Amino acid sequence: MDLEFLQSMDVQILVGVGVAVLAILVAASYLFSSRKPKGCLDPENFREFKLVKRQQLSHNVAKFTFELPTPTSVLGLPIGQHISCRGKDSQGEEVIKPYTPTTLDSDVGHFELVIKMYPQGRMSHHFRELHVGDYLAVKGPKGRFRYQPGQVRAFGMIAGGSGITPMFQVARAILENPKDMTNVHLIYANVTYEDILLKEELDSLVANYPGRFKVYYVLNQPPEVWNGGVGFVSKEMIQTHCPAPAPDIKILRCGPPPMNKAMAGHLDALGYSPEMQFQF
Ligand SMILES: Cc1cc2nc3c(=O)[nH]c(=O)nc-3n(C[C@H](O)[C@H](O)[C@H](O)COP(=O)(O)OP(=O)(O)OC[C@H]3O[C@@H](n4cnc5c(N)ncnc54)[C@H](O)[C@@H]3O)c2cc1C
Repeated sequence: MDLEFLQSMDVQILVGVGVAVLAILVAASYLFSSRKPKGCLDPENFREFKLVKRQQLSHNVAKFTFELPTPTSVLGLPIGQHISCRGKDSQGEEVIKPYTPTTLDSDVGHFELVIKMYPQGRMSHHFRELHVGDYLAVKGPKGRFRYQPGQVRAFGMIAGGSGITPMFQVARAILENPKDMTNVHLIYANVTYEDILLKEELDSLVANYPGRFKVYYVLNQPPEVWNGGVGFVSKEMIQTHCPAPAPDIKILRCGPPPMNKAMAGHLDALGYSPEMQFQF
């Protein structure tokens, strides 16, 4: 073999190796960028998250912002699932309750909880006493609800008080996903106007997704000027504001136990089969 041939072989090998290395780098970077970031939750063990901001929204509601380990970390909570939070009641006894963050995994570096604190509530006491710099013990994900985009044609949602948080999470995930065309019809019940949680956020979803997201507010004690529903959520309200019974719809419920029971009765009476109903 002459020298010229050997030199041309070297160049060919070098080019080949270069192309192979480049291909590996491109594939690795594609895999890395398309891989979902690992979540920060552990289903078996409580993990501690630092409270970095506390914003009072009304006399008994506050928004708590917790830091994740890095600015790009995600909580890793599937849509429709919740977390268990552990705290101490006013007697120092351990208490564990479910909560649904109002943030999604598209909100990186932190997660938020909107908490309604009841005067006699055991976990409410823990949140009332939680200050910036303190840590909250959290375990999860938890829950039976699994959501796949486009799984149903439409969701009806019936929420009471703090039961709005799982609905808000699911509605946001649907509406912010350009590939998901599911319609969402929410009935949201409270005692007074001031009790309505996340009102600004809900109204801006209605404005941003006209025709896709509808909210009907119901109040027990409405203000003088009020164009929503009055009293408890009735069968007629459900008929008017939720999708009619069909195999490709689902009605989600989350509220205080007496409300959940009453709503299950209304839905059964209106012909919604058990498969068309879900209670968080
Ligand atoms: C899936 C899921 C997600 C949830 N997400 C959130 C959330 O994001 N934010 C949030 O604030 N809550 C949420 N909740 C409710 C939460 O789990 C607790 O039930 C709530 O914080 C009250 O707990 P507590 O220990 O303070 O009250 P408890 O000690 O259980 O109750 C004491 C008293 O408080 C009053 N009370 C308690 N709960 C209610 C209620 N729902 N309506 C009216 N009065 C009540 C009653 O008078 C009761 O006797 C969620 C519940 C579920 C099932």
